[in-house]
Amino acid sequence: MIWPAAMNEHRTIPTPTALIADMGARARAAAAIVSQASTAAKSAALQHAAKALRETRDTILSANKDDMTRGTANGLSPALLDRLKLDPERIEGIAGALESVASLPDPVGELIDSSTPPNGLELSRVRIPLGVIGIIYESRPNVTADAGALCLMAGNAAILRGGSEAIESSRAIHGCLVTGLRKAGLPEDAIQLVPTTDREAVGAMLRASGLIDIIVPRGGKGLVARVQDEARVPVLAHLDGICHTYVHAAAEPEMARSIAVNAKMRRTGICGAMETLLIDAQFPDAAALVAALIEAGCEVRGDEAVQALDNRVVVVAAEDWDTEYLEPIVSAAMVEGLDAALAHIAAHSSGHTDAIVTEDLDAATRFLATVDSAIVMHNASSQFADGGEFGLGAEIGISTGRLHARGPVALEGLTTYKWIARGKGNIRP
Ligand SMILES: NC(=O)C1=CN([C@@H]2O[C@H](COP(=O)(O)OP(=O)(O)OC[C@H]3O[C@@H](n4cnc5c(N)ncnc54)[C@H](OP(=O)(O)O)[C@@H]3O)[C@@H](O)[C@H]2O)C=CC1
Ligand SMILES: N[C@@H](CCC(=O)OP(=O)(O)O)C(=O)O
Repeated sequence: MIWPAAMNEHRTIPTPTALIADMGARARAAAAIVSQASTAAKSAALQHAAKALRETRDTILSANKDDMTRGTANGLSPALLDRLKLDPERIEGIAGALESVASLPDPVGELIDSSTPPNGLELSRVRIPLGVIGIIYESRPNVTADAGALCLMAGNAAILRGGSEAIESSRAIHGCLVTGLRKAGLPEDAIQLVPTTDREAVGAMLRASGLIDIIVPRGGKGLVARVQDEARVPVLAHLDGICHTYVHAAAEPEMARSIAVNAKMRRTGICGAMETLLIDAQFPDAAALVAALIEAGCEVRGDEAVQALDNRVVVVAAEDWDTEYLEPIVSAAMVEGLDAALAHIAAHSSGHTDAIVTEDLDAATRFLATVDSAIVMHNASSQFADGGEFGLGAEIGISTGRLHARGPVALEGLTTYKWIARGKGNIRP
């Protein structure tokens, strides 16, 4: 267990459960203050944090170097090391994201709608923060800044549990967020970082009913299994991306090739990368589509019909249809028409992002209406699944659950609402 003493030198080391209880109580007190904080104060905290990031760039890079050295020694894959790595450009990107969140409209207090029913009450729905948000996320250091910033701007307190491989980088970035809070006169406990890599702290967060209002788990299969078993706190799932691209019979061949190659190969390690390609049996240019992926450096694992297109195609196994590779590997099946594609996606999609490529608007409309994923796309690469790309400033992640918020979650997704009823002495008959 890594337990940075500097973070808690005034405390005795408690059990993970006691640690989360203590952090939860402090977060609750901070949430009461930040829920009422002015837009100016929240923005100022993020502006100061961005400044601190730039001023302590070398310290952050040195912390990241420690994480990278440990990660390399522990045999992390190139994709994981790429997610973990910071450089001056990435730190500038993180600072820029803080500034862009700081400049977004404040969702807190926004009037959603209003009405006056026959009983004469003046009703309105007004946006309010969710409260205390616990985020469990992978070893990508920018998430510490993005998640902390989005939670704060939406008036919430955050308890951040980042991936263990990034602990030193996350600590350094979290230090900048705390500097920003302090300089803006907001409570430092509004954004806390779990100071241990002990996974029992994850369990304690999942069971922290009453202390944490909602948990955002952002990660893969191991995390999913634990969340499903143990969560006693409402969950806003941001889980794995088994994303499909269906190339319909009426797809424009060149567009289909460039979308498929981009969806798989632009960045293979992100959750919005295509993992399965479905090729309509009537699509006339299937061999060139498969060849384009192979020539871009992708291993294609295909069913018999796909194998017949190109002798470089590898035999697919049943488990491939449910595998998130996060590597330059794709599973590929030939399907007999739109209904077969819809059935495959319904059976194997993780509900993240699925796309159709076609010039047939009726087929596209049916696909978009039928596929039950957080994001459905027509003639576009699934790699666009991203809060920044959707104009939301940043994202806490892509929600793959069905309730509350779906797809890229940013400020609005981190709020709820309350009904306000104004009367003039109204009593119910
Ligand atoms: N939908 C979305 O928005 C996103 C989804 N993802 C998904 O994340 C995955 C890649 O990230 P990866 O690095 O594998 O993430 P992991 O799921 O391995 O880790 C994510 C976090 O969960 C913790 N965790 C994992 N398993 C357990 C467990 N059994 N008990 C307690 N804590 C656990 C990790 O802790 P520890 O450090 O101890 O391992 C880490 O903090 C992919 O599946 C990708 O699709 C990634 C980004 C965004
Ligand atoms: N939505 C983000 C990526 C989210 C994601 O998958 O993150 P990660 O798995 O940490 O690389 C993007 O498109 O850049």
